[in-house]
Amino acid sequence: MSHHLVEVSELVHHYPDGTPALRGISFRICHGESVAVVGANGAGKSTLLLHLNGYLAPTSGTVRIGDFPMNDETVREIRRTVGMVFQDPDDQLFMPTVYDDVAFGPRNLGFPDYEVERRVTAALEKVGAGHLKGKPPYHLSGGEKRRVAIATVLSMEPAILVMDEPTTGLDPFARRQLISLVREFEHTRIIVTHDLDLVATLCERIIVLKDGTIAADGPAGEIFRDGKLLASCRLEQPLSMQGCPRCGGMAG
Ligand SMILES: Nc1ncnc2c1ncn2[C@@H]1O[C@H](COP(=O)(O)OP(=O)(O)OP(=O)(O)O)[C@@H](O)[C@H]1O
Repeated sequence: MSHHLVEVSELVHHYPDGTPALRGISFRICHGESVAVVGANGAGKSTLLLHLNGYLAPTSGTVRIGDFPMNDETVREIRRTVGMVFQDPDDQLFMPTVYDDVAFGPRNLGFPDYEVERRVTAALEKVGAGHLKGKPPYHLSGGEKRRVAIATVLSMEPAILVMDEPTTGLDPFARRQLISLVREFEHTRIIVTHDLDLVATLCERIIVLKDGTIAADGPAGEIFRDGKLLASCRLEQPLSMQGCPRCGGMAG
């Protein structure tokens, strides 16, 4: 299953105004891993994600998805493999109805109508948004938009699911629904988030970014126990691991 591998080598990205957002990042993610990318505001998380499906091109260094090195010839193929859920759902929703938005990707790939319908129905059901399919996306609430944006990616049946701040704006029920959806996704998952409780629930590995470099990359439990590392990267333990201020016991 080599097409599920993500390999980033010496990745450097300078924005056109000269901002050095990534300063030489290397890691490898294998099929089936669930990896969180965390770090303070401005650490370079979104910039990194945008390289994984070729929305940004490296200033230097390489990105490889499975058998393909990312370049102008491979980027279309790679985008079929890497499903990217953006931070802002409005970046993903632009058709007159929810159904059309979720159908957009499969239609673009040339699937027949019955297959498009199967994928749309399955994706909307997974995010609990089947009842919204006839609605215009601009009439949805923020949390509904987020769920539909996730469905637009699931309908492509990607091998690698990449999510930028997926829980923003979700109510507790929708958050739980998202957690079980990500758990059920049997391939590779890469999640950028400030929601460290989500990380503790979903990810066995954490990559910590700091000022465009990797400050740590390892098992989530180890990283969450390293108070010095967390403080130096402006992070905190998940609430579920913090002692109760009154009794000293663990929350939950
Ligand atoms: N289009 C851009 N032009 C210039 N600089 C940018 C641009 N986008 C991001 N940056 C800068 O690049 C650096 C990394 O930004 P990035 O958005 O990747 O950080 P982040 O870790 O995702 O932050 P946050 O947690 O706030 O979303 C920051 O210094 C930011 O100001």
